[in-house]
Amino acid sequence: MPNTIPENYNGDIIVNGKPTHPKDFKVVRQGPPESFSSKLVAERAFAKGAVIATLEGLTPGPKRYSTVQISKTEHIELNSDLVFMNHSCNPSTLMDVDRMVVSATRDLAAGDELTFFYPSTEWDMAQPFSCWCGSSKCIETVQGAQYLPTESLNKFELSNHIKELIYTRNA
Ligand SMILES: C[S@@+](CC[C@H](N)C(=O)[O-])C[C@H]1O[C@@H](n2cnc3c(N)ncnc32)[C@H](O)[C@@H]1O
Repeated sequence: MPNTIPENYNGDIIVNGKPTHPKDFKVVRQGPPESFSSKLVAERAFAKGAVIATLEGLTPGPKRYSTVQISKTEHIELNSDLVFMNHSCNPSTLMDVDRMVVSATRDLAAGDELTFFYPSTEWDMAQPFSCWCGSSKCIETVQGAQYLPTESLNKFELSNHIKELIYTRNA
């Protein structure tokens, strides 16, 4: 699946050039912005379960490549360097929209990439893509939880609204 530039891409993912969480993580820019190959990297160690960031300063969607789904109907812009968190099928963080925090799924060291499992929050994504993570449990096409079988989703920690949507789908 081609990793295309969304029609409304205008470079605004480059937040404002100033790190938003300088002691905790940093953006590592790679390639041109339209290649979407930049990433977020820890600046220090985090113990498993530790809160890496609180979700604050959020603004409502509409749904697009940079938003996170926080309920069955709501999508928010993160408005911070957290927007550079890539998806992984072996994620280093949990995007916990029920507690409104990002937490570590395992012990992390400075330099580790911060990633989350996008279908843990997204039901039907605006910009699907082919996953580059290479994990043994890689789902390969990332387009939202709606497109994944329940047995695949059950391998991951999921937000409450995704659990509810799966329940409704399977009823
Ligand atoms: C919110 S952006 C994340 C930051 C992005 N890497 C950048 O440089 O702007 C989400 C986009 O990053 C890319 N991306 C994130 N995780 C990926 C993955 N595991 N495999 C392939 N592309 C990924 C996709 O293009 C996706 O639409």
